[in-house]
Amino acid sequence: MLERIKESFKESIQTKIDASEALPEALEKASMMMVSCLLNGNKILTCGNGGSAGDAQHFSSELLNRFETERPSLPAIALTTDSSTLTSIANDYSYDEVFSKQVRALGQPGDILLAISTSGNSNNVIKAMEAALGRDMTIVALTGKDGGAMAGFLSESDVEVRVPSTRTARIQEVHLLAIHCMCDSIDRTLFPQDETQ
Ligand SMILES: O=C(CO)[C@@H](O)[C@H](O)[C@H](O)[C@H](O)COP(=O)(O)O
Ligand SMILES: [Zn+2]
Repeated sequence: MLERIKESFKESIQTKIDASEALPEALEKASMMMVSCLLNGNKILTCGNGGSAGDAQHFSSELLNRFETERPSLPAIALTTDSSTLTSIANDYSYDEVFSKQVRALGQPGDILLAISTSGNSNNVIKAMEAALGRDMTIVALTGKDGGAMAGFLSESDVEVRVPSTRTARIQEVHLLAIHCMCDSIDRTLFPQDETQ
């Protein structure tokens, strides 16, 4: 098992090396979209399933609380946390609707949906994207593999950050780094500090 553990570390490192070539431009575009959104008084809604639900909550908490520097709270809402809302929508309608119904209630024109899915094929995330487009929102998609069906819902005004891997765990490990890169870019742009920090 020791060799398998070492192999996981090597595979994760290589995936990050590959991603460091493929993703910076998309991450810069996503970050600047988020900066504009926040400067306009809009907010960021986030969603995903399983480990990606954790990532959705990780991102929203770092905006609402803070990332690494002292700065005002920033508006973000994870659509993955309200168990009463999630269970009632799943029970009364369908699990496919658990995020989209919330987007239709909370989303405003100019808001951003951060849609997270390693396969790009989770139906409830896809339906959330459809609902976001219907609310005149823009989309930042964190995906992997071949981007799945999500890739087909994105226009020029949206951005997809697609991790170059087919393994869910490795994709998620890069999604977390992507989230931290976006938080850093947002903070450095909205609240410039001297570069020594
Ligand atoms: O975290 C893991 C695997 O590492 C799982 O919980 C994973 O998030 C779940 O299988 C999700 O349902 C996968 O959904 P998605 O990433 O394909 O949208
Ligand atoms: Zn996981």
